[in-house]
Amino acid sequence: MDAELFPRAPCEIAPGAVHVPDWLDAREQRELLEACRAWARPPAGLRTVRTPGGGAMTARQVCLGWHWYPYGYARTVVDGDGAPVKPFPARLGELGRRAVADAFGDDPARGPAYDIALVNFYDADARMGMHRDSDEKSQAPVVSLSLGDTCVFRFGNPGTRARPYTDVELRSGDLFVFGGPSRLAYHGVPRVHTGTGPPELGLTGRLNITLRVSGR
Ligand SMILES: O=C(O)CCC(=O)C(=O)O
Ligand SMILES: [Fe+2]
Repeated sequence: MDAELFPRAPCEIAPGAVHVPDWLDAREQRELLEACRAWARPPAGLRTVRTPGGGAMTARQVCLGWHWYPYGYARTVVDGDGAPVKPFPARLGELGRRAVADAFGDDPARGPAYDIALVNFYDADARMGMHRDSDEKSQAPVVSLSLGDTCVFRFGNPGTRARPYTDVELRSGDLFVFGGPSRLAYHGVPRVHTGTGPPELGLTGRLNITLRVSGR
């Protein structure tokens, strides 16, 4: 990573929304990337998500634990190959609890029981429009982990897709957690900066993993 003039410090972007730079070390990033590569393989692998309006999301996605489709959750890939969704690994649950504890200063042992992971892969042209993560029945915070290319992550408010919002640079290894009053805030990825990931990671593009609690 480039030497920083000023180290990036953890920052509360909105009430209940915290950015923790450089949360994953290089080894953890490599291990997560390897795992993502395995999860992306069929059956129930990486797919293009089609929206009911006839559009397609530009980020491709694979789910663990519960399969997300527009707009709900299922145990099989109802909008793809129909295969059972891959299981949610216990170590992602531990990672999620540790993330919330580090972001909010809570006790990890009492953290939420994560049971969903959505892995999004962004190539150079991929984006994600402003949306809310509102298909989960639980209000537990969403934990977001980024690998590879740096992106602009736009984090807004629960009421509207428009301002006020804050543009945050998410880099490889960064953690972002949003819960409480920001749990249903609109957010999106207007831009990925191609070729900005750590060369030693060996990833072309960007991966984002969000951990969620289904509440089911
Ligand atoms: O890629 C990101 O940083 C955000 C992903 C996201 O908002 C989602 O999966 O719902
Ligand atoms: Fe989201």
